[in-house]
Amino acid sequence: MDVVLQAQNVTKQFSQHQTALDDLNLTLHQGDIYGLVGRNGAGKTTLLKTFLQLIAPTSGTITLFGQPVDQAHVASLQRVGSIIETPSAFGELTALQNVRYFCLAQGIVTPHAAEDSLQFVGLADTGKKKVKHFSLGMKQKMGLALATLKKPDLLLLDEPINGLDPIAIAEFRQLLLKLNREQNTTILISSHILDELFHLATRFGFIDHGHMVREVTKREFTAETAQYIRITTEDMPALTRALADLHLNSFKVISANEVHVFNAQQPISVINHALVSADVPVTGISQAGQNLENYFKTLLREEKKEVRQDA
Ligand SMILES: Nc1ncnc2c1ncn2[C@@H]1O[C@H](COP(=O)(O)OP(=O)(O)OP(=O)(O)O)[C@@H](O)[C@H]1O
Repeated sequence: MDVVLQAQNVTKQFSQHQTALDDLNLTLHQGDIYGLVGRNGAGKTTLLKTFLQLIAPTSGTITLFGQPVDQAHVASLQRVGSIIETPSAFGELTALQNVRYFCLAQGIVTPHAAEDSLQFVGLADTGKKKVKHFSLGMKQKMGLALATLKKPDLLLLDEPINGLDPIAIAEFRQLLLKLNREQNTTILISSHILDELFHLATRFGFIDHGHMVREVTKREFTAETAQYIRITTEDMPALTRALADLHLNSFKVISANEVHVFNAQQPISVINHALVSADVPVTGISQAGQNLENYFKTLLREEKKEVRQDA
């Protein structure tokens, strides 16, 4: 898979006591929707700013489309759209006036580019309403229309769904999926709320104190956070036979008396009843598995433990 962006050992020190990025590595592949997850102050905005050359890293390298990101190589930035902090639309102008202005400023002469971009984000019918009177969801869509005017290959979005209501989040998510699928746009989106990124991202990077704690694919992440039914028994052969008879074939034997059953369609009470009817001596049965926020908290605890052991 082609690498679109790579950060290697990136450190940013604002002062002797303020290290915002700490030896951070990140790899973004063509077609990814990369969810960058980190608590407030973890370094997400600073990292995105280094990608856009708004901030120079203290050390480390960043390559974008195979080119180093530094003052001598700014051409690759032409292929990047972004929303960092607040979108850049003018509040006193309408949506159409805004996109027309930015088309002019960016030298975009494609016929209907302004109208098409508003159509795409669902703001084509906002008429004379000034952007300052838009809802937060509409403002974020406006930001997306402006960020995608040039049809960028890569889109960097810093907490774009912060503060949006669930319907606006769902709409914004659909727009990003559409961009990714129809225009093959690679997307990096940051948030401090993992649940919001879970349904969207294909790859995740968890950062804490400016350091990349872990990068995982959606598949790995789903496997690690999978819900399962934990069953304990005094007769393992009888239990595994009964599970096979119930067509519960996706299970893992954890120890001589414990099994985890995945992808069970039946409720736990029905499974328990069936096992007891089959004379399996069940000593315990319960729902288990990690929720997303716990997964993140556990990662951070493990990271802290490792740091202590290294010290
Ligand atoms: N210009 C600056 N000068 C000094 N310190 C800064 C500067 N910009 C950011 N920082 C510090 O660097 C750290 C990382 O900040 P950053 O804004 O990148 O985090 P974040 O993950 O985006 O947080 P949030 O979710 O709150 O936006 C913070 O401790 C912040 O106070």
